[in-house]
Parts: sequence; structure tokens; C-alpha cells
Amino acid sequence: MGLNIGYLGPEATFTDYAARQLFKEAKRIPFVSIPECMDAASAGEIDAAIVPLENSIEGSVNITIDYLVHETDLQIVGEAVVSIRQHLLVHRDNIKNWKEAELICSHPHALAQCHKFLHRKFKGIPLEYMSSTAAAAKHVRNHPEQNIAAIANSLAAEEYGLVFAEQNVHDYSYNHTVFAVLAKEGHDIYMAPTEESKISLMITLPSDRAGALHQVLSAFSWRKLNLSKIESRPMKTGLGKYFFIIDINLKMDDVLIPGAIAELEALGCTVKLLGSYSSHKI
Ligand SMILES: O=C(O)C(=O)Cc1ccccc1
Repeated sequence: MGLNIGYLGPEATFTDYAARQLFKEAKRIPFVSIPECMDAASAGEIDAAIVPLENSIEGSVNITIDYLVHETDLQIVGEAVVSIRQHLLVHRDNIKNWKEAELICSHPHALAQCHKFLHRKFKGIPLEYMSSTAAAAKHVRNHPEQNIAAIANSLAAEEYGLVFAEQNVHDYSYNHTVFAVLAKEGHDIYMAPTEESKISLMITLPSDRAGALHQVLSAFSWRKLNLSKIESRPMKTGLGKYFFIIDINLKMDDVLIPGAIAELEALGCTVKLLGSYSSHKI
């Protein structure tokens, strides 16, 4: 029985591309939203969920982080780093007047990655945020009577029969997105190890002590554990209440990481291991 892999759909999103590259033999199931995809993995309806986690221009996909921390017990079992190329796609009936498009639609992160292009070429034209780049491409395919455009990838152009009005409209050439592979404890998802190992932790600080964050950073620094990311996100329990996501570019060991976690818990922090996994460049 093959793997069932859920992803942010519909077909031909960047997440779908990551799923195709990581799990070539799997059955891929599209979901309308990131939470629905993650819920399906938590409920055991799929073996793993692939969702966008962070983009090099726009930063973290907050809904992924917040849902992972607050709503599920899924583990990060792997990640894929994908080079992102955004194109302006239109229905072939509108290729002659795309410069007069009356609406540009795409995923919020995709629109943000192209905001200088949009400001230059479509000043004053409304943007419509959609659940994904491919959802936007599908919408443009279904509305030839409207002079509208989607920002999406070349897979979506092929899948939905759209034509390229302009290619590579993202503002910065270095444009990568990290997609997380999420699965339940005890899963049987195998992802080949790579040179790039990562450990992700979620840490909350004791509310009653100043300098707690400094202690957290010290617990890693004196053990020479280099942090590749530290990011705060609201706990949603009140202003100024945060949790921290920390990434360490190492394999899990038996002494240093467990020692740092034990020290932090002794200092009154809560520490949740989000995953110990390999990063795959695809
Ligand atoms: O909408 C998509 O295609 C996604 O997979 C989410 C996304 C959007 C923009 C950049 C990378 C991933």
C-alpha cells in the first residue's frame, strides 16, 4: 500500500511540486487550506502533510507555525527547500490586453514576493488573496470573460492551460521556500538523510523572570550549539506573551541537545521538540 501525502492544493501549487519531488511514488491529495491538510495528517487520513513553512523574502508562513504549535501534535519529519519562480499568467483570450488587467490574484506570499513588480506595472489595480497560487491560476482559467491575471508557477500554466504574460516577476532572484513534511508520532515516513540535519524546538519562557531569553540563548551558546533561526510568535494569551521557534543545524545527540533542553526546563521554560530531520534541496 503506497503512501498518501496531503499538500496545499489544488494541483500545481509550489507545495504540490515539493510533494512530487519528495514522494515520487505516493498518492498526492490536495487540500484547500494548510489547517485542513494538517488536520488530515493528525486524524491519520493521510500519512504525511506537506505545507509551506518559510519563504526567504516574506518570512514564516504564520498559519503553519501557529497551527503546528497550538493545534496539532504533528512532528516535522523532513523539509524541502525549493527555488521559487513566479510568473504572471493569463487566459489566452486576454493575452493581448494583460497590461490592462483589472485584478491580480495569488497566495499572499506570492503577491508579497512580487510587490515591486506589481507597484510598477499595476499601480492602483486591486489584488485578491487566494488560498494558493494554483487556486488563483484555476480561477483565471475559469473566468476568461474577466481581464484578470494570476501569479503562479509554470506547472500551473501547464495544468490550467494559461499563457505567460510575463515571466520571473518576483522582486528578488534569491527566492526560496521551505516546505515542511509533517507526520504523527510513530509514523512510517522514511526520508533519506542528507548533509543538512536540523532540530526545531518550541520554547516558552517563565513569565516571572527578566533575562530568561538570555538564559535560553546561553544554554545553547556555551554548548557551541549554533542557532540557525530564532523567531518569536504570539502565544495568543495576551500582548507581550510569545513562544520562540529555534532551529539548530545539527543531528540529535545524546548529551548536548538533551542537556540544553533539561537545563531550560530546570529554569522554568517549556520546551517542545518539533522535529529532528533532514533538509532536502530540490
Ligand atoms: O500557493 C502555493 O503555490 C503554495 O504552495 C504556497 C506558496 C506560495 C508562495 C510561495 C511558496 C509557496
